[in-house]
Amino acid sequence: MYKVLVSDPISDLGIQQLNDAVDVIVDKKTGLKEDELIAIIGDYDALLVRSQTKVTERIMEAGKKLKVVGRAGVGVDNIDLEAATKRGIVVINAPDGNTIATCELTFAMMMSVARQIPQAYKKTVSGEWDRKTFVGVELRAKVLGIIGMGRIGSEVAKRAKVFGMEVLGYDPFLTEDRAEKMGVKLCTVNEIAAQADFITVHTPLTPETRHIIGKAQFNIMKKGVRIINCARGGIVDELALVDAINQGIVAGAAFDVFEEEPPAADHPFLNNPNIIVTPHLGASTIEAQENVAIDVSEEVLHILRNEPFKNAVNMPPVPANVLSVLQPYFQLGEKLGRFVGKLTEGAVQEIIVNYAGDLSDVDTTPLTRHIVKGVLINHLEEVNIVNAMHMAKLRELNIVVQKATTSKTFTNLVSVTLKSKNEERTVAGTLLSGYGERIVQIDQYPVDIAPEGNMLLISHSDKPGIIGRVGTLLGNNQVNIASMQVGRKVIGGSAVMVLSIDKEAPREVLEELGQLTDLLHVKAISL
Ligand SMILES: NC(=O)c1ccc[n+]([C@@H]2O[C@H](COP(=O)([O-])OP(=O)(O)OC[C@H]3O[C@@H](n4cnc5c(N)ncnc54)[C@H](O)[C@@H]3O)[C@@H](O)[C@H]2O)c1
Ligand SMILES: O=C(O)[C@H](O)COP(=O)(O)O
Repeated sequence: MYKVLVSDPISDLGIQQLNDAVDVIVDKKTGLKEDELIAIIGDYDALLVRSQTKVTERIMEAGKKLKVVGRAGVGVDNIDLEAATKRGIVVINAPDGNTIATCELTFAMMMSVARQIPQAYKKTVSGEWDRKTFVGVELRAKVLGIIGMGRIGSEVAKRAKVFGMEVLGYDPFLTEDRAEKMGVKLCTVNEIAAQADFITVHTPLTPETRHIIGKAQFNIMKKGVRIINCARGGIVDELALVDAINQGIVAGAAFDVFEEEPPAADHPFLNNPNIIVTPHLGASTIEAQENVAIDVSEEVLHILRNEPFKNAVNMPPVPANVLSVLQPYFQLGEKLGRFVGKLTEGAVQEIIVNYAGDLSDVDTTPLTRHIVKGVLINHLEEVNIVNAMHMAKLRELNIVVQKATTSKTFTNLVSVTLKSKNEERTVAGTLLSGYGERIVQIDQYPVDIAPEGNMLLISHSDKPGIIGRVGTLLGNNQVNIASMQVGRKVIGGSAVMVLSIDKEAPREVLEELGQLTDLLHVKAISL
């Protein structure tokens, strides 16, 4: 049974599938302090959060069973990603579900700041009928500058066009072509600062975007510009904004987010008549909350059940077309890694992976992760595909990936070589249509083995009688042989024998086997 802890207010309807799952128990405990969370997190396999819970290294350290942290929303700045990656905890988010909600709040904020709706409301309900103070501006024919043209920024642009605005955009990934298709003029941040009547930011908070709108930008802005931030506190320099308002450069600002949340009671935004604020409500619609909770629940279930998943924040995304090519090889790759890992004596210094055939056409990095995981899992229980590369790097393991467009004998061939101080061992495998996973080469010997169950790998001299002696010894010890493969390069040279056996061979039997004449080496491998 998997245990999932929901530590922020997340839509009940959205997490219905977790509640309904027969293999999952969901606990809801919101508003916990870090130490309270640390005290209970050890019981849970998954943690579901929004932006309130700060998922710190200490929490992850205490979460010994934790496999996944699910963020029901976009921003993961409340989660220590490095700590998660180190521990092999998958962090997933729900990047699509709240795009429209946040875009619509941005528009509501833009219109509110253009017409001073909150200020007018406040006066009206206090009994004052003030029609003179609240003369606003129209959006039509105004210039809107959008910094960050991702999901939300692009939706804002679409709506702004319908309102008759001229839209300028900046995003390091925005091409001339895409901008043109959206009817957006591609500009630099400073060009936007100098030309826009309204500026809205839709980037994550990164070292690069921190204060991307600061003193230098306010100094070149048109008088009367209005600033909106429904992304992250800190993208716009808060103090520089207040100065720019005091200097009459900025006519108004609308902020949903703050550098420090909640803001201190004396925060300069809270009593400024030209600044309107909301308490981080961008994603707070019924629809968005259901969407993000559904998305994140689905992914958490996949991860807990060891099924393929998308949206992992601490692993690079794999495009669907690449995934469809690689996915069938994930299990084989891991088995090859485990097999060759068990074979190799001495500390491994290098892993050489060779992809031949169709596989060489795509980015095979996700498959390499599975192979490296397989190699490491023989010794490191906590390794998984999230932290496999990190663990390898920590151990100064050199990973070399080679590709060949064709394989002599198979449509696809994955070959894994481990180099240790003492030796170099290779295992290669393929997926055979109708037969599934096969190991087709061990070192220089061609073989044909289904990589599963208990196996014995025996290196021996190619001499008459050996197979019989091995069979007799195993039979005498009640170890039943299910199948046997012998591979050799030349008659009378060295050879390899691979036996599938119905149960693990006891240690004494392995030792006895090792004593047989002409038998060079015995390895038990269970996959
Ligand atoms: N207020 C809220 O409740 C709320 C809700 C949802 C999202 N958000 C925040 O809004 C932001 C955007 O969300 P999204 O879903 O559109 O994300 P997204 O990833 O689709 O878009 C972000 C864009 O920012 C761009 N970017 C990164 N660095 C940049 C830079 N230096 N200059 C310009 N552009 C840069 C990226 O290229 C990307 O296109 C996120 O930070 C998210 O956390 C806030
Ligand atoms: O990054 C996000 O998705 C938004 O900031 C929403 O955060 P919330 O889930 O805490 O409302």
